[in-house]
Amino acid sequence: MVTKRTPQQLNRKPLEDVGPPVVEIKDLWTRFGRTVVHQDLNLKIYAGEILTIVGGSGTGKTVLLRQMLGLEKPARGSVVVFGEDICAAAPEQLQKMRNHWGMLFQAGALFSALTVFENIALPMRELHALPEDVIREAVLLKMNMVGLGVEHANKMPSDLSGGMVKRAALARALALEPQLLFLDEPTAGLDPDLSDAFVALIQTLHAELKLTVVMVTHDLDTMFALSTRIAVLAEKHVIAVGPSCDVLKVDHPFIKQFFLGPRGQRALEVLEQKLAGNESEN
Ligand SMILES: Nc1ncnc2c1ncn2[C@@H]1O[C@H](COP(=O)(O)OP(=O)(O)OP(=O)(O)O)[C@@H](O)[C@H]1O
Repeated sequence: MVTKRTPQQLNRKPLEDVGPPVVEIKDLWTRFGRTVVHQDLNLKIYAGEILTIVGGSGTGKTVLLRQMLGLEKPARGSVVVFGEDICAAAPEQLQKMRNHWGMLFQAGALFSALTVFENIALPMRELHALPEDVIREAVLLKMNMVGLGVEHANKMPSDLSGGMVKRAALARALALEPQLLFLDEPTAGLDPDLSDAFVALIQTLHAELKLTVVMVTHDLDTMFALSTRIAVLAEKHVIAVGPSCDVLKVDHPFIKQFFLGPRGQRALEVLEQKLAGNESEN
């Protein structure tokens, strides 16, 4: 049984004590034509964190996530993941490295022509190394892990609810037992109850599987509930990074407008109520 930890509890250990960063972005520049999206951007993500990247529309959150996955190359700078500079990695090496990362994308979460079972089995089949009975066991285990009953195994994605699609996509992201999980807007499109349930699932899996999670989200409830640290993108670089309580104190117009507006205040109040509830239960 996993005891849920609050972001504050996770933050008690100094980050340097957990070892070298899992992801280190150094002096990164991104350009599209004459438009500079990132300029001298630096960010370190440590083992066991749930680091959330936030920023205004068009500040380059998705591009940064794609650069961490090696799907796009920056104009300058480096992206080091598990000690390897992925900008300099050959395609075959990159493919091997990706087997240690899971990705849950907002769009295109599942292949519509494949059943739930086949979707989750796909990353394992692509290894061309696992016998069918091992794949079958592993798929059922992952389905169980994300709370998807075996009766859904042969369904097509179009027969699933939004929450079930997310769970199946998460099971696929976890298929190869990654140490690092990338989440792009994990709760987008879910109603508040399903969103809360999905957040709780990510919290449990993060603790159980000792994952490092990098997330992009616009949803402040999800961000406050899950993040051990937040990195704020503005002015083409990371203007603030740290636990949410520290970032909220930074005097910057974007931070004031984003976190301390009515939406941010509501999300904070909900989080504080939940934390107060957890403390009185313990
Ligand atoms: N392949 C591309 N070619 C040209 N411009 C691009 C490309 N990909 C992204 N951009 C531009 O880079 C900027 C950053 O895009 P990105 O999608 O990363 O922003 P974002 O912070 O994720 O925004 P949002 O919060 O609205 O999703 C945008 O101005 C976008 O138009």
